[in-house]
This record gives sequence, structure tokens and C-alpha cells, in this order.
Amino acid sequence: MFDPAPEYPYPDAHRPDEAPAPHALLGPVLGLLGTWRGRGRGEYPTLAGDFTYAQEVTFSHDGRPFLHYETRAWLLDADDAPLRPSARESGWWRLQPDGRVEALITQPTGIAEILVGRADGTTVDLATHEVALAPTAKEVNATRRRYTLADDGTLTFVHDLAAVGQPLQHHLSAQLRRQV
Ligand code: HEM
Repeated sequence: MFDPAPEYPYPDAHRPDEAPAPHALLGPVLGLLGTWRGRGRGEYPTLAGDFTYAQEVTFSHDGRPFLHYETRAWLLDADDAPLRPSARESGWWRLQPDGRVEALITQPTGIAEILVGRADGTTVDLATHEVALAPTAKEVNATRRRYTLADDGTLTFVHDLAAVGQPLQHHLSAQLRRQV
């Protein structure tokens, strides 16, 4: 007789004081744990104009030396009402000794990125190591992502993009607040 497995016994923690205890290597990114929500503005020279959007970002861990990262964005109209779903990403941020970070991030648009960079407790700065594209994905060559934690519980996010023949330049900036 088939015996199904019980519920997954190792739930993720979304706060530093929640079990399981965070791995020591997560020290430089502990301030990111949890769910963040806010608004941003985007642009790119190939687009007709700039746009405003809302974004939700979640970081969690299961006691091992990596973060689970997930984000969903949606475009806003001039009255701040939802216009349509936009970018989604998920992945893994692997913490190394000395605050080095290796991030693996995938998108439903056929883009898979490996980024490398550093975390120092208040900022995380990641730049492309390699991009892999599904056969029908748009051409993306590189990104740079900077996350900065301010004292008042605000997380700012700046995203530069080299894609569709354009050099690396600003695509997105957002300000997010931690959700309780
Ligand atoms: C908060 C996250 C993001 C938002 C809100 C966003 C928003 C947008 C919007 C509104 C467009 C115009 C096309 C459309 O309406 O869909 C666009 C284009 C594009 N985005 Fe983003 N984006 C985000 C993240 C990213 C990321 C992470 C990448 C790459 C790693 C990326 C790469 C591109 C590319 C390649 C284009 C197409 C440009 C073109 O074909 O001219 N975006 N984005």
C-alpha cells in the first residue's frame, strides 16, 4: 500500500528570530528577510515612455546558507490602479564567506541569470556573471541590481539592464516597505 509522505517538515523562516535559526553565513542579508511591498518607476530607451509599477519581494531561508528570493510586479495606471501583471522572478541567493553572494534567478520570460556580488548588512550589489536565454526570450546581456536598506525599514532597489542592443543602463527604481 502506497504511504504518502507527511507535510514538508522544514518550513522557511521569514524573520531572523523565527525558527530555524539562520545560518551564520546569512549574517550580511538578515535585514532583508520578510516580505516587502512598494512602488517604482521604470524606463528603457526602446520603450515608448516610462511607467510606474508596484512590486512585492519576499526573502526567506530554511536554516541553510542561501535565501529563497521571489518577486512579483504589476503595472499601475495614472490613478495607481493595477493595469496588468508584469515581471516575476524567483531564485536562490547563495551566501559565501566574506559576504560574497552568488544569485541564481529565473523569469517566466525565458531568462535565467547568474549574478555575483557582495552583501555588507545594508547593501547588496549584484552584477551578471552569466545569462542563459530560452530560444524565444528577448536578448538580455547583463543586469546590475542594488538593494539598500535604510534605517527606517525602507528597502530601495535599482536595476540596470543591458538588453535588445542597448548598453547597461537604468531600467527600474523602487522603494519598498517591510510588511508585518
Ligand atoms: C519590477 C520588475 C520589472 C518591471 C516592472 C518591468 C517592466 C517592464 C515593462 C513595462 C516593459 C515594457 C514591455 C512591457 O510592457 O512588458 C519591460 C521591458 C523589458 N524588460 Fe522589464 N521589468 C522588470 C524587470 C525586468 C528584468 C529583471 C529584466 C531582465 C533581467 C527585464 C528586461 C526587460 C526587457 C529585455 C524588456 C524589453 C525591452 C524591449 O524589447 O524593448 N525587466 N519591462
